[in-house]
Amino acid sequence: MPGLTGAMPELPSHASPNYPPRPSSARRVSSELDLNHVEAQSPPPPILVSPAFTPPSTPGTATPPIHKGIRSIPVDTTSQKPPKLLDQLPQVDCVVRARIPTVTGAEMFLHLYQNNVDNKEHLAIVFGPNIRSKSLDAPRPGETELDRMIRGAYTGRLHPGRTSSRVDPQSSSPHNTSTTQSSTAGPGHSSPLVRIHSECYTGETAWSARCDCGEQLDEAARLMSLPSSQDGVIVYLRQEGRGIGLGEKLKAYNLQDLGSDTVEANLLLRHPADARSYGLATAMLLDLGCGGDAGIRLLTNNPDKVRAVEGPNREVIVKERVPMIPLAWKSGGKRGIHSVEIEGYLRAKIGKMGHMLE
Ligand SMILES: Nc1nc2c(ncn2[C@@H]2O[C@H](COP(=O)(O)OP(=O)(O)OP(=O)(O)O)[C@@H](O)[C@H]2O)c(=O)[nH]1
Repeated sequence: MPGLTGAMPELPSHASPNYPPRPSSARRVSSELDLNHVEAQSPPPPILVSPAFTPPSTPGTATPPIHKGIRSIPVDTTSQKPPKLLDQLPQVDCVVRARIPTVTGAEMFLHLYQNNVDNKEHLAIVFGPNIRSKSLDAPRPGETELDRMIRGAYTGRLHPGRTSSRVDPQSSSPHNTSTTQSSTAGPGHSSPLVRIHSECYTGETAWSARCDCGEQLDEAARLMSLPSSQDGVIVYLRQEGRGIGLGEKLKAYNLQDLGSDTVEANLLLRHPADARSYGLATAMLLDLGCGGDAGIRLLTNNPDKVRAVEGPNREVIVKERVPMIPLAWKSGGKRGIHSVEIEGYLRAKIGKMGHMLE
């Protein structure tokens, strides 16, 4: 960000300066907009106060390995009332995939999807070698081997002079890709770790301490990059602002500064508290071979997301849930986000949206 270099200390890529905690700019005020006087006026419980602000940074660099293993909780949604979902999953098509080396040394494959319900570029960030997209690997009429490699439908690695998308002579274990084979991972494969992430420009790019979206994205990438991790997928859905879009989210922020909580602000703008859907995520996971009995381990605290991701006919099965604990809570306040705003944000998630964060 060249324009900012004069005003800020020199930054590592993707990182942001370590601002001191801001004064309580979002101090709650009495207002006719305040639909929740008691909660909004009372001080936040100490457990919600997170005393240090760590802005979003490059995946995998920000979060210390506090727990050695990944703690997960078994999930059984069969007895739950199914949420209202569309009868049919959308159609998705992975149009291109590319290798992304990251500054931590971990590599991931970014998959870009098109679909038949919106014209947004939803993404799947794939960690590990076993997960492949069926729609990407499927042959396209008339395409050459170079065409296939350019759109990422190759096995192994690309290198100068490579001519076949299916066989890499420089790879120690070259193998053919049968384009008709299932893309599910091989034997010994345990359920992949999955995060369904909704876009948050403010939290992931603009260093906002109003929410922990950037921290959650970093943490998901870190967990999927651990040497002990097998396969992982971050499905990155373009449903900014819980589906209301960035412009409306910014209006909601102004309402929050006027005293509303995150749910009230959405409602005052005549949006649902949460306008998101997860059919695209389900369809993308199926395309990536994450359907069926093997199930997935889902990184979330959001009870609605768990069942919604499974799809109308439980095409994807959430076997375990891995809680996303705010970094400030896990680290005893040494790391993580510190702001008055995030206290209100987490309080509304727990109190009003039923998030499973104790
Ligand atoms: N409308 C609105 N959206 C917000 C606000 N803060 C963050 N978001 C959006 O919320 C979405 C992230 O959702 P989260 O609630 O963190 O995640 P979740 O999917 O509900 O739950 P977890 O899986 O447990 O993290 C992103 O689309 C953000 O842009 C806000 O104050 N208002």
